[in-house]
Amino acid sequence: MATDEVTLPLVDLSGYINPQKPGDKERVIAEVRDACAKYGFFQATGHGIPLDQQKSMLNSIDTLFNMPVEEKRKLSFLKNPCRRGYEESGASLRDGDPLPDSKEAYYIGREDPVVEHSGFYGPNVWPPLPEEGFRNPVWEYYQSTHHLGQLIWEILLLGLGHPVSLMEEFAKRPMVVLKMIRYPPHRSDLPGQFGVGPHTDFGGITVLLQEAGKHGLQVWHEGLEQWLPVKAAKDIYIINCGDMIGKWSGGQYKSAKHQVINAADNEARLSCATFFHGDLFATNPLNPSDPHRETVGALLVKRFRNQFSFDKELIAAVGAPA
Ligand SMILES: O=C(O)CCC(=O)C(=O)O
Ligand SMILES: [Fe+2]
Repeated sequence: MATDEVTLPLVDLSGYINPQKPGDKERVIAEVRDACAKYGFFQATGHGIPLDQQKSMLNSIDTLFNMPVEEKRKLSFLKNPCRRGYEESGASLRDGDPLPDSKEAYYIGREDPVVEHSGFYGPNVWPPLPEEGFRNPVWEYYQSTHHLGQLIWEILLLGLGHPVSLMEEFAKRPMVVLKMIRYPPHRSDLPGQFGVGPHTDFGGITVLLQEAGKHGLQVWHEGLEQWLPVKAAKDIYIINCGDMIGKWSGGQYKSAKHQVINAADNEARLSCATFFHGDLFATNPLNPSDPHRETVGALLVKRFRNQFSFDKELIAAVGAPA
């Protein structure tokens, strides 16, 4: 079978968000469960995020990355205690990749007034752009995708027969990170350069907005042993599970490998990923009797400790190895 005949399942979430008849919610729960079990990914309509919010978000991303590079560098996430702000093109290189990713990114997270827990909680870095053209739409969008990410977690719990009440602990002060991304045109003269090289997302749920028509995302299909191109279509979100979900569900949900090679001819590609991980101190809601009691914070520390330093108290509090 050619890969262009295989597409990710399309789930209409409105049956869960706003059920019209008996069985609507259950159908969505089953469709999400099956898609995440088979692919680790699905496409979503009926997600409840207004088109004008999506458009404003993409405009904000465009405005942000069009700032002069010297201005963007002043906002470097490497200088910020909460890892918020700007990541330059070429700053991320995975082990084994010949060249670093070509993408540039900008991180926004929880807006907590003071830096706590090694900067997992704390204030954002807002670029010097007009509030109405940047901060307001970005924050509105953050809240909408925060809500959608939480809803998907809820559906995943129900899919494994657990009650949604588990979300109270899990989503108390959840780590939710929004990543704005711009990919430059792909350079065929640089073999081995990706927009984002092959990876799995390390955490919980990813809610991805792509600029319509700017294709480039590819998902690894285990059965076919091939990369599956994913279309960037208007008003369709891509949802996927990260390693935390793969591990905590005992493999019932997959964390699938994916990559981005900008397919737009001589044009940049914009996207925005919101990662919903969960409360730093929360443990596995996908298996409440999991004896390991591993926390979200322990997984985050493990993922980022090579890049950033964390205080000992936090490491002990989340139960990460010293
Ligand atoms: O931009 C995309 O389409 C995907 C981005 C992605 O996989 C990531 O940031 O983890
Ligand atoms: Fe990813």
